[in-house]
Amino acid sequence: MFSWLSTARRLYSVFVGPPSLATPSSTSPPIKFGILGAAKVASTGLIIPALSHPEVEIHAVAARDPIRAEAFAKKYKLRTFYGGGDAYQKLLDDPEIQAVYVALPGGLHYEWTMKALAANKHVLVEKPSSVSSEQTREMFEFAQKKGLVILEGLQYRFYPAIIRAKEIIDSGELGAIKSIETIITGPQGSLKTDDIRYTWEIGGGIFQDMGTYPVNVLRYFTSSEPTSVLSASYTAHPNDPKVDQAMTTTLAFPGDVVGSIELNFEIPYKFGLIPSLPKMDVTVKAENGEMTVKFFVLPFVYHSINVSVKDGQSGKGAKKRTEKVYSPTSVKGRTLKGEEWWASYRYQLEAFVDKVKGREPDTWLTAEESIANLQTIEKVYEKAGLPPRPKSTFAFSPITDDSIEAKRTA
Ligand SMILES: NC(=O)C1=CN([C@@H]2O[C@H](COP(=O)(O)OP(=O)(O)OC[C@H]3O[C@@H](n4cnc5c(N)ncnc54)[C@H](OP(=O)(O)O)[C@@H]3O)[C@@H](O)[C@H]2O)C=CC1
Ligand SMILES: O=C1OC[C@@H](O)[C@H](O)[C@H]1O
Repeated sequence: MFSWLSTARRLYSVFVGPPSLATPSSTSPPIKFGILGAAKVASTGLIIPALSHPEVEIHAVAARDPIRAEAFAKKYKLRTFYGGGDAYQKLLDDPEIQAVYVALPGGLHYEWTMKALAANKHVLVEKPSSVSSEQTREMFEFAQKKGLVILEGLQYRFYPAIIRAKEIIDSGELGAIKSIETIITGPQGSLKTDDIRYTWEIGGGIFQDMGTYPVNVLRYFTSSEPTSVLSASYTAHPNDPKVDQAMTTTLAFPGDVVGSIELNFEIPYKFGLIPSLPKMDVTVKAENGEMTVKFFVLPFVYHSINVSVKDGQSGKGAKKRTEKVYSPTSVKGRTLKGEEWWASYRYQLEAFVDKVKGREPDTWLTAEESIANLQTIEKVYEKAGLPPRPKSTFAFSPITDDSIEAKRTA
């Protein structure tokens, strides 16, 4: 197949719908999902992936505005909707629902994940898992206590190209890592000025939200935690001096490895006319060569893994190659489940369902992963001289979930 044809097919599958709808499994009953928030991310993040999963049904959505809830349910052909001030809790009280997708701003993730777990639902919570490493720890501890599955939606990690990039590093082909550079930028106007990512009360700050990815890729590729934050500087958003719209930071990792992050979705137009193309790249510089993964955050849209290995004989020249891994079959020497047209969100859903059904997923992210990611984000804010994002004030006792029951019946 021509590559432009498979690209078109993949993008259609990701943003419009899969080539064919799944037939519900006759042996394994579907997991019925409820979505908290009529959020933009919900269609690509869960609703479209669910169409090709034989064990998933999207049952309901809840939105604060009843008209919005109804319109969303109609648009995506969902059976049930809940609207109004108590809509989120009503969805959690729906006994038909077994799993909840928390598609809310980061500052609300703790409260609604805890309430969902208290209602005995498995939880797929969007990134960042919360705005506090301490509260994320509580979320995972509570899920474990309840015997429920919880996963932070760090979708890129489930994609074959990213697994392949890590395989290249781990193979030793590049030698010891010396530094890793990440750059995530987009043109001014990509995010509206009142975007959730720029709103302090609900966990705003571009580093708090989009910083999740570069922090994670540095930790993932080095297989280690930063030992210190060497530098961090930010540009404040005009809305609020505490909210960063851009962040530049360098982190020290064990073995004298330095990781850097440049994050900015407010790149001015060239000559006031031409928007810059979004960049989402990571470059690993190592003893024997280099590897750049282009567009690593959304690798299903497009990616390339550009590898350059020093010539062993002379040490002068370099052997270069480019890999593109849209197929799930060619990584880690084994066949991963998947299709060439799957987005990372579809792989993520596959893993989540496998976990709920008691099967071993191809890829999984642990509690430690989500907690450590936030610990790094917190340290970068501290180094930059910014306060931590406000923790959720939702009162929850990690010992007992009675506090939730008491709150609801009060
Ligand atoms: N994994 C990924 O690739 C992506 C992840 N995300 C993550 O998903 C989450 C949602 O992002 P996105 O869909 O872009 O955001 P949206 O602004 O589209 O949606 C946020 C939802 O939160 C609800 N909400 C509840 N309280 C508030 C409040 N005080 N202010 C604003 N919204 C509120 C709204 O629900 P209601 O309908 O009830 O009004 C709204 O639908 C974030 O955590 C983000 O980081 C986003 C994009 C991609
Ligand atoms: O998580 C995300 O990943 C992709 C981006 O386009 C989006 O804005 C962000 O929230």
